[in-house]
Amino acid sequence: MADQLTTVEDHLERILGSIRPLPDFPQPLMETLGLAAAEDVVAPIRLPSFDNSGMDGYAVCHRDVLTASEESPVHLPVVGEIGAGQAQLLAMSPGTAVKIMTGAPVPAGADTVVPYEWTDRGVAQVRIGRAPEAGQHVRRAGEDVDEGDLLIEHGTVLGPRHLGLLAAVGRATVRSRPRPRVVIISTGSELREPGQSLGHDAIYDGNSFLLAAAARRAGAIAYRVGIVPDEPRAFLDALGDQLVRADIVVTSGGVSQGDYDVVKEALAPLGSVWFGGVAMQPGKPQGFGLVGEDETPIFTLPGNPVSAYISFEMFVLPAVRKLMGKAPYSRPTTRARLTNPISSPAGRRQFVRGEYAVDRGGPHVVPVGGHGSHLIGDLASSNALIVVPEDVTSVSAGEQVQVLPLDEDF
Ligand SMILES: Nc1nc2c(c(=O)[nH]1)N[C@H]1C(S)=C(S)[C@@H](COP(=O)(O)OP(=O)(O)OC[C@H]3O[C@@H](n4cnc5c(N)ncnc54)[C@H](O)[C@@H]3O)O[C@H]1N2
Ligand code: MOO
Repeated sequence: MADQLTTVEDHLERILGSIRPLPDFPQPLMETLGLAAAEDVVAPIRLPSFDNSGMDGYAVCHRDVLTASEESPVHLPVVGEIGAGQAQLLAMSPGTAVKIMTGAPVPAGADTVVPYEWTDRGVAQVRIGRAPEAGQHVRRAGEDVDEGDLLIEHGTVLGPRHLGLLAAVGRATVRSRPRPRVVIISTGSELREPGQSLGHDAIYDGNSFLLAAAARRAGAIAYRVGIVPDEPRAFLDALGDQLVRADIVVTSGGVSQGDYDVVKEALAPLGSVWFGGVAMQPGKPQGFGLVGEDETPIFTLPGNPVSAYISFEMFVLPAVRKLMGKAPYSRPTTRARLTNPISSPAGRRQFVRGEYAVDRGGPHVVPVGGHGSHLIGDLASSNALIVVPEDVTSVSAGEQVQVLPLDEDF
């Protein structure tokens, strides 16, 4: 009997339809690196917040030094000194100079700063040998940011420059959604932890590392749970223990047609998790639903490593981003010239591993390795997926194809 396959779009729509962004709250700045701002941030103060010196030198009245030149220098008495953070001297009279350091407030009465290099660096009296322009080296209050300016728009993904600006205007926190907690459970009695010895029929659990790393890369907090054997009771116990700390659960393995498909066997009776086939390759067997009192979203990904990873990229990543309020939810695609021909099954969207690069001939993509969804070596040496639509069964070298770069921030 032919499989009734769901389209990739319908499955993604089913998932995103049941994901609500996490509630936002004020978080300390350093916690928000890479998170989306959940508020419009308006400047509470001006920047600079007071007129200050842009140079180490002397604060003067411009009209006192208008005529200064090497041949005919101006001499002014030095009546004080202001370092950054020392604002004792708030005003000065015409006909005098005040020694001033970079960043220190320009005293009332002064309107220009003469840099040391144009003077004899005098202590009691200063000799000024060049005429500055009016206002030279005075950094005006508000010239950078005015009070009330919109600094950061709701939804902006916060990077180092945004955090620097927020701190500079005195914000200690910014509203954002927390990092989602993603619990990853690998199922399979054949699995062993890396570092343990392998029997003749065992394999190492690569998937939980692959998925936990992908979740962390997406901005989530990833909890990698130890291996769960192919026993429904053990799986449900592990799941029950984990739900308390999960915003999302991701499982690997046990969802196809085997006799020991533990995830399907354990969850199907609940009735709240959909299991079926999605018209894609790799990654056909999928499951998604809500479990536990808090109706926690659960993704049951296929166990083949490449299938698990591509399923994460197509379905889990958009959900993580929606929880975080980060748009767009899905990775942007681009187009590139295919260097070698590829074939693809009819009726399924194929994701072919590829090496994407841009050179003088423009963007191109080289298919990497075979189609097998166990080929994790090929997966690691690729940096992109070539997307072959459902109705296309072959693509020739030189044709333009849709490409999904996997390592780019968005
Ligand atoms: N009769 C059918 N058999 C299979 C079908 C099908 O439609 N009919 N679909 C195939 C496809 S496509 C996939 S994908 C896999 C999915 O299988 P499961 O999700 O049930 O995964 P398992 O059977 O547990 O494992 C599959 C494969 O992956 C290895 N594996 C599992 N977990 C890990 C892990 N944590 N780290 C590394 N490798 C892992 C496992 O040893 C198997 O080799 O089903 C096909 N079969
Ligand atoms: O869909 Mo499976 O994921 O082709 O190997």
